[in-house]
This record gives sequence, C-alpha cells and structure tokens, in this order.
Amino acid sequence: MLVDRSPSNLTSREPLLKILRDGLRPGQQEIADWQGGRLAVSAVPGAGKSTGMAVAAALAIARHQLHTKRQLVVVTFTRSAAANIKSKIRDYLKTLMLPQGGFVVHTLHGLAWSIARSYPELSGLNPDSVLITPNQSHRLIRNSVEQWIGLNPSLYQQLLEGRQFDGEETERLRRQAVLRTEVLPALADTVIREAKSSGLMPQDLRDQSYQVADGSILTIAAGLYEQYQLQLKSRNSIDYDEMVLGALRVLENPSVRSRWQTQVFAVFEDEAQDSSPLQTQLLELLATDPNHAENHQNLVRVGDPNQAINSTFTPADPVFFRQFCQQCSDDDRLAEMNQAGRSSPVIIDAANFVLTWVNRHYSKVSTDEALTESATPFRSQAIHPVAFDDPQTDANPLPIGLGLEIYTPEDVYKTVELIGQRSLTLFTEDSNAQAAVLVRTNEQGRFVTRELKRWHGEDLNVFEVGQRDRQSHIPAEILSLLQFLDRPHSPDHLKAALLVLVGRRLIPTQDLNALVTFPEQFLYPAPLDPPQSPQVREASHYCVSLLRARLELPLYQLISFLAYTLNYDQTELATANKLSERIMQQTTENSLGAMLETLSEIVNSEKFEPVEAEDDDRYTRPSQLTVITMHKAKGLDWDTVFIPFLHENMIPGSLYVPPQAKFLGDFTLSEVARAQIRAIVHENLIPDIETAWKRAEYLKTAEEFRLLYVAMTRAKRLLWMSAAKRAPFSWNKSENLDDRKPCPLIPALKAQFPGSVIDDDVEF
Ligand SMILES: Nc1ncnc2c1ncn2[C@@H]1O[C@H](COP(=O)(O)OP(=O)(O)OP(=O)(O)O)[C@@H](O)[C@H]1O
Repeated sequence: MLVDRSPSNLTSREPLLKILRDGLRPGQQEIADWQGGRLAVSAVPGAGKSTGMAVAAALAIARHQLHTKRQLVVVTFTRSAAANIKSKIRDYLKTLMLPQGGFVVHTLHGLAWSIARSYPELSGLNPDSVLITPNQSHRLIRNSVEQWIGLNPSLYQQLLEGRQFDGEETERLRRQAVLRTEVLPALADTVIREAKSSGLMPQDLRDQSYQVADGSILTIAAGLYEQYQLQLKSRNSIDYDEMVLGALRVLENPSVRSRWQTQVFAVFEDEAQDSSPLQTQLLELLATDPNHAENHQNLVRVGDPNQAINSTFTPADPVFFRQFCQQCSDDDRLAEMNQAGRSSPVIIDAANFVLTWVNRHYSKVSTDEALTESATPFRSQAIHPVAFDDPQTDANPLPIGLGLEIYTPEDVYKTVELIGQRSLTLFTEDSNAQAAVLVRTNEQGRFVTRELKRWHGEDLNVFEVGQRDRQSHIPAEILSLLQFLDRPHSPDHLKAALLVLVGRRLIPTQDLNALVTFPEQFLYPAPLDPPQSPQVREASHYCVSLLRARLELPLYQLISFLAYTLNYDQTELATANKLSERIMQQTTENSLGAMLETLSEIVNSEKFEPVEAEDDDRYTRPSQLTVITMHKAKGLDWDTVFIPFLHENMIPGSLYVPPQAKFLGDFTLSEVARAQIRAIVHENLIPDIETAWKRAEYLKTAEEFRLLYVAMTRAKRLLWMSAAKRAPFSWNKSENLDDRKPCPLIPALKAQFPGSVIDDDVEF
C-alpha cells in the first residue's frame, strides 16, 4: 500500500481516529490519549487491556507517523498474547489505511535476544548457544553443586553438622544425600533466578553477605551462582536472564544504544506486573529518547498488580509494578481501567469481596518494616461493571444458574461427580457453552480427569491441559523408539517401543510379553514358524518399517520421521523438531549411540521445554470441559468456571520444611535466601534468618490469594466453588481421605452471599 504521510492526510484521518478512540471505555481512552512520556495503567481483570492497547498503538502510529525506521515496540509476555495483539493492531491500521511498518510486537525475551544476537561481540553471547531453563534437577545445577562442594569443604561440613549431630555414619550419609540432591540444588535454582533477574552478580551477593550477622546462606548462594555461571560458559549455554543481560551489555555501547533508541519511538508493555527489574531496565533504556537532555522515556506499562501470581516461580516481585504505579500516580500519570465487561455482576461482587476481605484480614501481619510496601496482598482497586451503552456486545452477561454457587460436597469424589453432571447439563442446554475446572496443582488435575473419565467415559469431552502441555512424553517416546532401533533384539527395548505404539493407538492392544519373548521370530518370522495372528502381524509390520527407516534415512532425519510415524499433532511435531535440533547440536559424534546418550540425559535429568502452541483457543472450545491449573488459566476466560478443592492447606497453604531437611533448622535455605536477596534489591536491611522466613511466609500467603482472585475472575457467567469435607492429603494416593478445613474465604463468602450457598442435597 502507498504511504501518504503528508500533514493533510493526517488531518483527513482525524475523524477516523476519533471514531476509534470514542469506541473505547474511559480507562481505555486514557491510553489512547497518551501523547508521550511515562504512563502506568492499572487494569482490573476483563477490562479489555488488549483492545485498549491495540487502539492506542494504532493511534500513536497514526499521530506520530511511525514507520519501519521509527517504530512502536509492543512487548507482551507470551507468544500467543503477542500474536493476538499483533493481529488487532494490524486490523486497526487497515481501518486507518496505514502501512504496517510502524510497529513490532515482541515477547520480552524475543526482543532481548534479537538485540543480543545481532552484536555477539558486545553481548558476549554466541548466537548458536543452547538455551536452557534450569530447574533443580538440571545437569548444570547439579554440576554447580558438586563443584561448589569440592571447593568449599569447611562450609559444607558446617551444613552437614547442622543442628544436633553426633557424628554417626549413617546419619552423615543421609544428610549428605539430602544436601547434594535436594537442599543445595533448590538453593542454587532459587538464588540464580532471583539474583540474576535483578541484575545482581555473584560478587554482589558475596559483598552483601558481610552486611548481615549470619551471612552464611548468602555466601553459599554466591558460591553456587558463581559455579553455575562458569558451567553456562563452558557448555556454550545461556538462560533467559543471560539474554537480557546480553542485550543490556550491547546497549552500553553509546552508538549502538543511540541507534536503537532512535529506532524505537516508544515501548508499550503488557502484563507489566510480571516483569523483573532486569527486564524493566531493558525496556526503560529502549524507551529513552536519545535527543532529550533529561532522561525522557516514552513508556506505557499496562498491568494488573492484583494478578501478580508468578513470584514463586519467576522472581517478578509484585512490588515493582505497584511502585511504578505509585511513582506515575505522584506525577499524575496513572490511568486506571476499572470497568470490566467480562463477568456477570454477582461474579464481580464476589471478586471484589475477596479482595477487600483478604486485605482486611491479611494486611500488616507483621511489624516488619520492609513489608510496608507490600503490606496488603492486593492493591485496592475494585472492578466495576461497564456502562449501559458500552460498545462490547454482551458485556456483563446474564448469569447461568445463580452466577455464584458455593458447594460443600461430602468428599472430593462427590465433588467431581457434581462437576461432571453439571457440565453435561450445561453442554446439553447450549452446545456453545465453554467450561473449565481450575485446580491448584497438576496432581489435582489428573485426579479430576481420571474421575470424570470413570464417571462419564466418552460422553464428556475432557481436555486436560497439564498433561498435553508438558509434552514430556515426547522425549521419552522418541527415546524408546530409538533404543529399539539401536538394539531391536533386546526384549526390553522391543517391549518399550511396542508400548509406545499401543499408547498412540497405532497397533492393537495385546499381550506384549508374548511378542517380545522371541524378538527375532516376531520381527522376521521364518516360513516354518507358527503363523502370526492379524494383530501380531500388524505390530510386526510396524516395527519392521521402523527398522527399515533406520537403514534408509540419515540420522538427522530420524527423529522427525519417528514423530510423523507417531501421528503427533502440529505442536508435538514442532517440539520433536526442536528436540532433534537440540540433540544434533549437543552430539559431537554422528552415531546413533551418541544420539541416544544425549537423549537419555535429557530424559533422565532435564526438563525439555516444549514448543508452546500458538492457538489458545484449544483451551476454550465449546462443549469441552478443560481441566487446567489456576496459573495457566491466567489471561483466559470461560462461561462456567469450576474451582473445587478450596482447602486451607492449599490456599493459602503454608511454607513447608521437609522432615529430612530439618537438621538445618525450621526453615528452608532457598526461601531465606530469596527474602534476603529481595531485601538487597529493594535496598532494605538484609533480614536475619527468622525474619526472612516470616517474610517468605507472608509473600506466599499473599500470592496464593491473588491466585484465587485470578481464578475467580476467569468466569463469565457461572462461578462454581467448592470445599469438600473430606480430601486426600496426597493427591497421588487419593483413596485415603481425611477431614479438611476449608480455605478461610469460603465461610466468609458464604456469609456474604447466603443466596449462593447450595445445600448438600440440592443438585442442579
Ligand atoms: N472498547 C471496546 N469495545 C468493544 N469491545 C470491547 C472493548 N473493549 C474490550 N472489548 C471486548 O471485550 C473482550 C475482552 O477484551 P480484550 O481481549 O481486549 O481483553 P483482555 O485484554 O483479554 O482482557 P484483560 O483485561 O482481562 O487482560 C473482547 O471480546 C473485546 O472485543
């Protein structure tokens, strides 16, 4: 399309711009009216952040006549959110008859990597590095622990002795195992993420450890972190924080920085409550105007401080976005998006009630000064229904049933039975209805899915997100098949491969033991062997065709071939390809044996990150009951949301010290280190162990309640909540039920919404 940037054209576009802007809600209009500078937008759930941001982006592109050399950079958290907002902005630009070059949409890490990768000499990062996401059992973390132990015998000895140690040999061995395999890997994992994402280096931690009376945990933390950095380098690997650090190093160069800053007109950030200090630093730098004497930034950060639910897993601390909102508010640069059209009014009332009730009961639980900034779990911000003339069709829809329903089933089995029956009724009445069960843990999700299958079989379409998304089956399945290709006559390998084929429903279920007793006979029956049944023949043909592929295909194509053979879907295929590339990269020798070695290591020790699906809609399909964790449900919504198992031991739960680690004290090293590092980042006094542990406990409680708030605000027309009287302690042994206390919010909600309490014997 031809681009006309003449002023007359801009004037002629004004009426169109006005129409777009007037179609927004008051809070959305405030972003659309942004002309420059810093702006914080605190938005309630369902406020229409994406729509607001997309229109604002299109208006900014039009008003400032942006183009490929001067762009608006939109940053979101996930790739699916990026795809979504990109298509919205494109549509608005089409309406305005503007070219598409004035903006780019990135995920934060995508942006950081593109900067770091283009200047390897400045970032110090090799563009071919392997990206890893370390967790406790990751090889790199385990090696860092071993290295640290070797280099710090006396600190290690102190840990071993802990409290009350009589020098007994078996006890010493037990403690060693706990330290090596649990305590120190957990500490390393937490510390690396917390410190690194805040821009702290190992030496910073070491320097700070001298400031606190008992700084030994920080000293150990610094040592582990140091070893990890060495490991990363020697293995040509990087992690996500390294990408951001690399990008920041690139931007230290004045001429490169100025080039980027000239290219970037402004940065619009979504889900800003989830950003770490390091990420924020990067965005602030890019948003800075190089031609302005003062540090002028064109930066719009949109988020909901009350949906900050990631700090246990990522070091995004809810305090940072709240602080940003506060600073902007002081300069009169805070916009609030308080109206939301997503839910029926009673659901909004329930969410608002939760927010105020929790703030009243859980604020200032401690006299600890450092908590004052986050002294309430929630920022006080109520959700309001939209105005009667709101442009959103079907805003604040009519409720289904009572809109809010609270149940107290006998036990967790009865709970699932109620959910199953209700879903069937909903889907029978309206085949477009969407529904989801939101659970706190993956184990609960597995329990719900299993029980629903047991009750309803194929009658109810259940989609368990946890299982499919982990995709952990992929490396394991490929490994089984490759092992078989390597040694087809091993009964164990043959059996494992057949199990995979049966599991994928490629060959009929049958007595596999009978097939694997004589592998040669099964694979290549001689004329005089007893004839094979059709089922056996089918299985045999499959295996032989795999073996043929092994001979005919080059090694690098083998995994992709196996993935096709296993009938993987699009996302699974992408994951298998990623796996294949990773193995090829890590394998020095071109042989099946070397490939197997690398793959076994991945399967045994590491989490392999699957490729994320782009289409979120598979979670919200009509007539499908989606089973999903509360964390993953963020950003999505359904007509009906079931939230079962609301028990006190889960929400808010409490921090847990495993009995085997109690020899170190009544706290965990990781949580204490986390609280101490946060104090360093916030420039507070570093707390002693006891205070640090209490602080960690408070942060967890606050986060659990925010998680529940996120879950509740996913419901459009029916919010179904329950706390069963009896529940298992361990969801893997769900047959042992005990009496369970409800989450303290349940009695409070019942008292506030008596009309929503459903007696045990009433069924809809
Ligand atoms: N101003 C508006 N006019 C018409 N429809 C709107 C408007 N704002 C939001 N909507 C509609 O409301 C729904 C949710 O909006 P949107 O996708 O922008 O929200 P979101 O960003 O996903 O929500 P959240 O605020 O929870 O992050 C969409 O169907 C969208 O079309």
